[in-house]
Amino acid sequence: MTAISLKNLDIFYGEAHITHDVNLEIADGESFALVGESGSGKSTVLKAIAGLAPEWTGEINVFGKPRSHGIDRAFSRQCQMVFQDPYGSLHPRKTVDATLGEALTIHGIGDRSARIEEVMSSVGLDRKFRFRFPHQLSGGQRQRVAIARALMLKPKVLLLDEPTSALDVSVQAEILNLLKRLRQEQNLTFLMVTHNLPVVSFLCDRLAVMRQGRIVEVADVADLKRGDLKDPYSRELMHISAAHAN
Ligand SMILES: Nc1ncnc2c1ncn2[C@@H]1O[C@H](COP(=O)(O)OP(=O)(O)OP(=O)(O)O)[C@@H](O)[C@H]1O
Repeated sequence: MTAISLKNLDIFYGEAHITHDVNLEIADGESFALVGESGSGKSTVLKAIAGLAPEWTGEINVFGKPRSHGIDRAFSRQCQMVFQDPYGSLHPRKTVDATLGEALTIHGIGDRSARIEEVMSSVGLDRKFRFRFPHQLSGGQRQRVAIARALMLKPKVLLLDEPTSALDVSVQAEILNLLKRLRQEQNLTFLMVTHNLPVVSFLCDRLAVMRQGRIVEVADVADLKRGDLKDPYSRELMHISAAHAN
């Protein structure tokens, strides 16, 4: 079954035309990466799916249901976003408990306490952190809270915008392992933006390369691992990544 389907997606910020004719089909349970140069529109695609970039034309479907242009509660139960910078994305004056409980209140879901503790445990956060504020947590713990917040409503799809790039290298691996485990345990579909091709190899099944608002290539991660991307720009990205690794 198709989890995310984007058809002829053009996204705008006012006069600025950011993406052009983006078409993607992502299967249920698949982990899919968007890579490409800075400013190519990768995060904007995630934002449009999440409802944070409402000016678009084309179609956005998640599990066969089309997304409307405004706030769409039924849609947000299925599909949640995790941002790059956990410090910026968490409210500084809200405890972990308040942050995780918010979506339950909005959606009228009961069993608050049990659900918060269950999700904290699933992301590897000890319950002693439940009434702490973001500044009382490490970067990795904050990103676990951000991931927990995204999981509160039991979504099927996570939109991950550079989920590890704001973290120390040692912590990045922990969060990547966590995401890998959560995907298996909860049969999640990932659509992830990253600059980091080794992260794509570790966590993803396929990737799309974006340039100047367009998809220039869709490939299997096996092709990336073999150095077998076809488009000249994709190949340039691979070479830059390999040069940084050495
Ligand atoms: N809120 C906004 N209003 C106007 N323009 C924006 C807004 N957000 C992003 N843009 C512009 O949209 C374009 C695409 O930005 P986007 O963040 O999607 O790129 P990206 O590929 O994710 O880049 P990066 O890898 O640097 O995060 C850029 O030219 C950016 O300046």
